[in-house]
Amino acid sequence: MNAITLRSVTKHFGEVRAVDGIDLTIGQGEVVAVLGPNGAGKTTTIDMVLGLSTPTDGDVAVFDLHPREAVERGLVSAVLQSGGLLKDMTVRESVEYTAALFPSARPVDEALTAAGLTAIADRRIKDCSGGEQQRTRFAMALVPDPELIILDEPTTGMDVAARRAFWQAIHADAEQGRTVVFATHYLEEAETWADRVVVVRSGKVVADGTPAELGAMTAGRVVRATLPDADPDALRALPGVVEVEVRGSSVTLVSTDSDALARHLLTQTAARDLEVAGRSLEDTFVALTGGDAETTPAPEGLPR
Ligand SMILES: Nc1ncnc2c1ncn2[C@@H]1O[C@H](COP(=O)(O)OP(=O)(O)OP(=O)(O)O)[C@@H](O)[C@H]1O
Repeated sequence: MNAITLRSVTKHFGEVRAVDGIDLTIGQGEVVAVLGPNGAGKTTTIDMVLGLSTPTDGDVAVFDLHPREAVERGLVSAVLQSGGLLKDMTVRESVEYTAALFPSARPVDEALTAAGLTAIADRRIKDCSGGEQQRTRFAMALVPDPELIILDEPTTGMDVAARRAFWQAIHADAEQGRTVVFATHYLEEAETWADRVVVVRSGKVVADGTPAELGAMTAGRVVRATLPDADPDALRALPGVVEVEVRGSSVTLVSTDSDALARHLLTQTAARDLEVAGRSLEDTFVALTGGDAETTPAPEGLPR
């Protein structure tokens, strides 16, 4: 059974085709990023999966059920960007308040621990940072012990440290087998935390794969070298070169024949410090969507 099945789903708002024929299945236990520029249709799709709106056409099923039924059975929880918190309650009271709504709620302390909130459980919401408030929403989402958690741009506005703390909590929890689907603008977030990235643009899925597979979709490899006084036109004529960037003595080339290019640079020119790398998810994203994504902040080398 899939966690989510979308079949030929469309959602129109008058003339606007917010979702324009999406076919997508997400299996249980997957951690999936839905990446796309503003207005791509991410929130509209998530709303349909949560049963908050219905498709104009097509079918949405969550664990083979109507989305609303899946939500009512506690199979699905959402972490949305705003709302849902009362500023005078403490973190613990907020989670307890949610637990009171579910007949077989998970122990509140367990949810607080999973969201990394034990140390600040008695802090009032109004005194919590944005990241702490988001982790409180995450703890509340964990209360029914759902099979699937959906997060809509959950870290918008958080600084790098808060973002990392948030994703570490989500990731540790997902390792227990929970399915996680999150919408994001942040490429590094998709690349670091998702097993699979679904790129949407103008209401359609334009790419779907692991971050490495998506990087490999964009032709060529990147060759970087130090080469003083480089002439961009001369570089453009070298083997397989399709892109050239010269910054001072630092040269970055994209080539469809990186071996031949590397050989040429090292034997026929003064190039040194040569590096050859595959293309990144960012390169594919730029090629597919025109680059309208946030590439900062970039907390590189995050532990997983
Ligand atoms: N209720 C609505 N009425 C009219 N148009 C809408 C409505 N909701 C969304 N849209 C339009 O549908 C398109 C998709 O919006 P959506 O919010 O799903 O995109 P998104 O990918 O989540 O964008 P963002 O990253 O900016 O949150 C946009 O053009 C938006 O203006």
